[in-house]
Amino acid sequence: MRLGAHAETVFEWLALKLNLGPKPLADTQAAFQFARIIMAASRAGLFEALQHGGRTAQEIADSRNTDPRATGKALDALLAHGYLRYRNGRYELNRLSRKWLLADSPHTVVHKLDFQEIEWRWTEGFDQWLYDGAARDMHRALTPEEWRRYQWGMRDFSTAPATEVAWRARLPKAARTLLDIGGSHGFYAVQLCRRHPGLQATILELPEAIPTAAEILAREGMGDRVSHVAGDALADDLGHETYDAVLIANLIHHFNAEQNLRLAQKVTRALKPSGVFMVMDAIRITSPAEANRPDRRLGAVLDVYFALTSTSGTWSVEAVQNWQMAAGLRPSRPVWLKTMPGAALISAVRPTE
Ligand SMILES: C[S@@+](CC[C@H](N)C(=O)[O-])C[C@H]1O[C@@H](n2cnc3c(N)ncnc32)[C@H](O)[C@@H]1O
Repeated sequence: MRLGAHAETVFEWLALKLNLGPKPLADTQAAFQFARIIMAASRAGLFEALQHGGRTAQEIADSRNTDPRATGKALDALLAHGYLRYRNGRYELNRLSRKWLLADSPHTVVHKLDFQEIEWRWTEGFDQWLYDGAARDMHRALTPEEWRRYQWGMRDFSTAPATEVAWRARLPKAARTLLDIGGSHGFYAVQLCRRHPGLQATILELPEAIPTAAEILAREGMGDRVSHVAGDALADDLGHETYDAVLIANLIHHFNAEQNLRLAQKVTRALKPSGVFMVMDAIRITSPAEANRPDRRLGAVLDVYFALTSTSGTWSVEAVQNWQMAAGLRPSRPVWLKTMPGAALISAVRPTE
């Protein structure tokens, strides 16, 4: 996935090719200002105000208690970038905003946009981080309210990849038990259980996450097929030959190499013979020579982000497979996700002896 300026006309293409246009401004000024307009519009409920039909700027402002002039300007910016349409003097939702920007849409990212307001503040730390390289461990600093927004945000982030992972993961035949480490809202476990009717899942989560995570999970109506257990994957024993499958999605970027190796060893012990260990995450390059690979762009940005906000960063396929092999597992080919470009599912099987 390519971020930043993209040419729409031959002239724009030429200007970019000949380096005539200031790409750094498109990558910064336009990107961060528009990002904040979308987030503010979402938080103020401007999209929700259009759920039942078109409205004028004044009507939207009246219904959301916002300033009419400011609302009109924000709506025009959204219109200019394809987030709304305008007909018969009224702003309307289009396919894009109806799918992603209504809170009750199954594809909503409204809660993730809300959490991004917190992430926005964290990223202001990049300047200082470049000098001291010091990690600000987010999981230790969140308030209860921020934990709530974090868990809801992760839920929005997971809906599309969780469905794809459930379809493309290779679980042992007749798998009955799944451990989802750091599974939060449980959407990966839920989708895997829907795909494999005999499967029962346990989500291992930090205690602070569970109140909101359990509330989100309850909405899926999975009963006791998917349940939470409070713990710390780094500190706790995971059991012995208990699970047919173990998943860790979007968590290894919070752990350093030694922690990930020890975790792979504990997971191996917890797996039954023929059980599968599935790691899903955004993938980074192994060396700068690979930096132009399109499937590593997301991982490159997140590598910096997690080094700042957590204690580690993204990992390469090779690093993950090395931990899996060192723990005695047999890796299979990674599956690159279509719904989250730059992320892969890296599975490895525990041999039967
Ligand atoms: C980025 S979220 C990913 C959530 C989910 N797996 C997904 O992909 O949507 C990471 C989750 O791991 C949890 N977590 C962080 N450190 C953990 C640890 N040491 N043990 C268990 N869970 C942990 C966090 O509370 C958070 O919910």
